Amino acid sequence: MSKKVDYSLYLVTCRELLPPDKDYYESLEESLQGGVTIVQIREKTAETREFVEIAAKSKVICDKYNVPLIINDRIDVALAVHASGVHVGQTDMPVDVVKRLLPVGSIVGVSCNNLDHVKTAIDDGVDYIGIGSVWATKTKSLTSPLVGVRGVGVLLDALEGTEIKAVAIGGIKSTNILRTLYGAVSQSGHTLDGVAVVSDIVSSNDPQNAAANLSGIIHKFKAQEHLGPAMIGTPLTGKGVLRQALQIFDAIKTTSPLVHQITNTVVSTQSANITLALGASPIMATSAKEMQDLSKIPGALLVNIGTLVDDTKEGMLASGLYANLARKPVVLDPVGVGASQYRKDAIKELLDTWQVSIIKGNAGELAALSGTSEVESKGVDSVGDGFKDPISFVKNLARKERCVVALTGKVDYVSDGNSVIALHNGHEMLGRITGSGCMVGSCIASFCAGQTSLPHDDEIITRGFANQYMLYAAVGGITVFNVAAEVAVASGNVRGTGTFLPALIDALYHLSLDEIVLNADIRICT
Ligand SMILES: Nc1ncnc2c1ncn2[C@@H]1O[C@H](COP(=O)(O)OP(=O)(O)OP(=O)(O)O)[C@@H](O)[C@H]1O
Ligand SMILES: Cc1ncsc1CCO
Repeated sequence: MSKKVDYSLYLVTCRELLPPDKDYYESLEESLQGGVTIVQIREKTAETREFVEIAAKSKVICDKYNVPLIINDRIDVALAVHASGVHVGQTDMPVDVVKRLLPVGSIVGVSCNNLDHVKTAIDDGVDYIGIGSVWATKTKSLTSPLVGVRGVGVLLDALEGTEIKAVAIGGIKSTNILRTLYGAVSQSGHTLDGVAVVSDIVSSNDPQNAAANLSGIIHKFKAQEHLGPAMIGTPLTGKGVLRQALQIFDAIKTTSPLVHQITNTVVSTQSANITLALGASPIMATSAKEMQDLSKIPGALLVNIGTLVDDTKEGMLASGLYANLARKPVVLDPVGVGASQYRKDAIKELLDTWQVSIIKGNAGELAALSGTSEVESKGVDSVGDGFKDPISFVKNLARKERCVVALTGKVDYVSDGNSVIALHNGHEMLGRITGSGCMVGSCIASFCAGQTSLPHDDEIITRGFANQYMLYAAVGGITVFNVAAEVAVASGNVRGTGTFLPALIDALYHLSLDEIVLNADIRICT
């Protein structure tokens, strides 16, 4: 039977991390006042007598706030102070022995780093598992590989159908807690019961405030969890989606939002120009050192890995984190991800670090990103006719990554994990110039920025970077770009691929609402 325990903000103590002059007990009490819901005492070097003393005094403080106290590793200490339970690692005392030694009803938790650990924990009947390390951390020297935010979701899958609770642990702080909560999800939508935090609380001079801040984020997330991946109440219609896209198009023209783009060196100028043609304002900046400042102004961020190098990757990692914190949409274009292990690793790192709002790519890129070999790539291009069932593919990928997915090609498919929309505009000339996919990314990011400038109700603002309006932004960005391509060719000014690019930019620059309404071909699939 599962015990009623609130795992949401799980504090793991570490006296070595206290700020100078901060008393350990004072820090513990303040963190409880801030909203810590369960405490684990971890003492790796203390002598037994000192450990018992610390645990006993901590127990008195935790009891005052009706918060359970867990002891790391030491069953004898837990018994000595009547703690609520014990947490063990993979090389500590086996769970069946722990359970035999502790009083009935005690909480038993175990650290898990991989699927085998989780399966064993289920067989052993633990109360909860601590999944980690999720992020790189200075608190513990890592002996096992990082699980990563998305890796946590895979382990949560294994808990499906059990009563076992799960907390994530390892390097979780106010800067990455949103990504941790949002990105750690099983295929069926099972999320974490809590997050374990060490340094963000313990090393703070104001642990009450640090805990309250984390607790606020967790509660907001839990309150919205039931809303699921999509929230569009009324069934979608092609006309309804177009109306939303046109509203955003108009907002771009009137507000000219700033769109921060970290893109590849092949397309940088044409991407900046297509952004301007649409009415938005581009800034192409790559250094990690300026990402915090930059996150304050733009309406959206585009990250395109077309010509990735290590320095730019650092900028990408930082920019996405800051954009998440500022609740600004993030669009990811995994250009050529199937071409090399370097790109695959980089995409994994980016997706483990921040919450993306929209992933956009051609069939080869999205196949590589999702780990299927159904569609192959040649460098940055997709090979063959694409997916047999693109509708299911985009829907499943959107669910897995908890974002909107846009699959480009002759027909484009966009999904938020609930609905799928097929876009039938475009021209085959787009496949003959370089960077048409990259320019679509700029258009989508501009639409994301445009949509954030529209008035929204509170709920949508709090969901911020991953709300249903991203679906409209993706549809809008692709549609205006593709209609512009049709208009450009129809203008008679295109003599080949060389004249196509400027004609395309011209057509987008002059594109009217009427032209979009007349030409847009938006079809709802599901
Ligand atoms: N044969 C086609 N007919 C109509 N539109 C097309 C065609 N091929 C591509 N497009 C359009 O071109 C845009 C780019 O899609 P594509 O899948 O070619 O991107 P990509 O392969 O990532 O491009 P790149 O690598 O050159 O940046 C999309 O808006 C898509 O709808
Ligand atoms: C050709 C090319 N190579 C790296 S990025 C890029 C632009 C189109 O994706």
